[in-house]
Amino acid sequence: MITDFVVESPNVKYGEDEILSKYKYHTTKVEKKDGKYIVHPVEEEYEFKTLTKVPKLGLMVVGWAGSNGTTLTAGIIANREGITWKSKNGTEHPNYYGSMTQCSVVRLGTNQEDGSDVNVPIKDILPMVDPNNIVLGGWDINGANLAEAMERAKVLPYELQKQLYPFMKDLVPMPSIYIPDFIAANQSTRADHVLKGTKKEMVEQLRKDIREFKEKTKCDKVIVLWTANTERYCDIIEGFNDTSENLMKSIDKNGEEISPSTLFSVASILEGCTYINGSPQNTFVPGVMELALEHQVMIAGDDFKTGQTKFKSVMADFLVSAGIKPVSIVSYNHLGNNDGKNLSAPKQFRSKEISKSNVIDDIVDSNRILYQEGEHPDHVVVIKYVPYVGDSKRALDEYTSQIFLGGHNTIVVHNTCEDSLLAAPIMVDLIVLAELVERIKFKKANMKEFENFHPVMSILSYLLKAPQVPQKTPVVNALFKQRACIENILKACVGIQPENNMLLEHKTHHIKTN
Ligand SMILES: NC(=O)c1ccc[n+]([C@@H]2O[C@H](COP(=O)([O-])OP(=O)(O)OC[C@H]3O[C@@H](n4cnc5c(N)ncnc54)[C@H](O)[C@@H]3O)[C@@H](O)[C@H]2O)c1
Ligand SMILES: O=P([O-])([O-])O[C@@H]1[C@@H](O)[C@H](O)[C@@H](O)[C@H](O)[C@@H]1O
Repeated sequence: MITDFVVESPNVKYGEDEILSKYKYHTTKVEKKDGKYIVHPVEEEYEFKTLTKVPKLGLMVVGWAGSNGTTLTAGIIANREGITWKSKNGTEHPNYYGSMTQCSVVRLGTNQEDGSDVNVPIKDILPMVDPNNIVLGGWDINGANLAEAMERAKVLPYELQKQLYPFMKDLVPMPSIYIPDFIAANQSTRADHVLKGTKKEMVEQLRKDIREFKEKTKCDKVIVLWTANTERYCDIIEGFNDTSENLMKSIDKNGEEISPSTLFSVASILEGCTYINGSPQNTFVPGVMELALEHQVMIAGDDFKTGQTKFKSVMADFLVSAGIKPVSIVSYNHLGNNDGKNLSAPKQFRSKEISKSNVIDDIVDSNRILYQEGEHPDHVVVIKYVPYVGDSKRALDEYTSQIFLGGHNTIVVHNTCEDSLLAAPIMVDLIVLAELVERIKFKKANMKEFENFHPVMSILSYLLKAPQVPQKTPVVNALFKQRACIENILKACVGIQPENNMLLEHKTHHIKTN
C-alpha cells in the first residue's frame, strides 16, 4: 500500500519544519426573511500551518492500574516489541485495530490510470506520533504494579500476559488523590496508594509529578488522560467553582465540592499539558473551562465512545436520515469489571446514564418532520453489574420506530463489547490527534498572526460520548459527521478539499454520439 504522497498545488508549501496550506472554506449562511430562508453560499480564505516535527510524547494516565490503563499499556508494549503469542487460532500478532488513525483510511482522490479510489491511512495525512513511541506513566489510588494490574483486569490472553509481564512489573503508578465521596463506596478496598494533604498541596504534588516525569523521560510534551473511575457529578456553585479565580480560591481554602478529576485537570492545565477526560463526570466545571482558555491549554472530553453508544450514534443517524422515526430506544448492558462495580452505585451510574443518553439529541433535533420541538424518543439506559462476565460487556439494544402508514419496525441488537479492547485504541486516537491538533495553527484573511484552535477540542467528538465543545457551538453526535470533521480538517491542512462523494468525474462522461 502506497502511503507517501505530496500535494502538487500552488496553495500548498512543504517547508523544513511546517506545511503551509491556503484553503478556501466553502460554507453556507442562512437567514430567515419574510417566512423563508435566504441562503448565502460563502467562501472564506483560511491558511493552515502544521508544525511537522513530531515530539517525543509522554502520556500520564490517571487510573493507570485499571482495565483500560493496563490494556492500553500492554497494547503499546506488544506493538512496540512485536510480541506474538499462541492461541487456538495459531500465532497472534499485535495490532491497533479499533484505532481510526492507525487502521482506517481516507480517500485522497481518483487514480488517473483506472479511475479507482486512492486511499491512504489517516496516520499518513500529516506527521503524527507513532503510538509505539509513547512514553507511559501515571497515577492510581491502588498500588499494584502494571503486571499485577493486567492480571487482575483479566482482559488479555494469558499467553500474551506471560510475555508482557517482565515489561510491566516495574511500572508502578504514583499515588493519587482519593476522595471517597466521589466514587462508589465499593472502591474503598482498592484505595491503598493515596496522597495526603490539602487539595492545594495535592495539586502541587501532581504538578511536581508531571514536571519530574517530563524531566526523567526527556519528553518534549506530556498529555494527561483520565481513565480512572467514573465520579459523581460535581455541584456547580456560584462563587465557588464558576470561574477560574473562584475555583483556585476554593482549592486554596480546601473547599469540599472539588473532585479528584477537577484537581487533576487544574494541575495539568497549570503545567501546560493537554487534559483528556475519558469518563462521564463533569470534570470541566466552568472554572476549569475558564482556566484552560486563560492558559490556552487544550482540553477534551467526556467519556470514551467505544461500543454500545458508538453503535447508537450510527443507528439513530441511519434511521432518522432514512425518514424513519425511532420512538423507543432501550439500551441495556451488563458487565463484570471494576468499572461495572463502580457504576453499580447510583450516583456514579447517573453520570454514565447522562453521557449515554444525550447521544441522539442532535440527530433527533435536526428533523422537524419526524419530531416536533421538544419531542424525543423514549430512551432508557440500564447498566447492571454481573461479575462473572468481567470486561466482556453484553449490550442489548432495542430500536422501535414508526414507519409507513402506521407500521412499526423493531431492531434488536446483541453486541458483546470487550470494553477495554475497544477503549484502548480509542485512547490511542485521542492522544495522537490531541497532540497533532496542538501543532496545527490557522489564520483567517482578517488575522495578522496564526493562532491555535480553540482549547476545547470539539474535533475529537468522534471519540467521545458527550463531546465538550466551545461555548455557543453545536454538539455533533452523529458518528460519520464527526469522522468527516476530522478527515476534512486534516485534508485541509494539505490543501485537499472535503470528500463530497459526488464522483462527478464518473457521472459526466461525455458519451460520444456518432
Ligand atoms: N469501554 C470502556 O472501557 C469505557 C468506555 C467509556 C468510558 N470508560 C470509562 O473509563 C474509566 C475506566 O474504565 P476501566 O474499565 O479501566 O475501569 P477500572 O475500574 O478498571 O479502572 C479505573 C482505575 O482508576 C483507579 N482510580 C479510581 N479513582 C482514582 C483516582 N482518583 N486517581 C487515580 N486512580 C483512580 C482505580 O483504582 C482503577 O485502577 C471509567 O470511568 C469508565 O466509565 C470506559
Ligand atoms: O461506550 P459504551 O459501550 O456505550 O459505554 C460503556 C457502557 O456501556 C458500560 O456500561 C460502561 O461500563 C463503560 O464505561 C462504557 O461507558
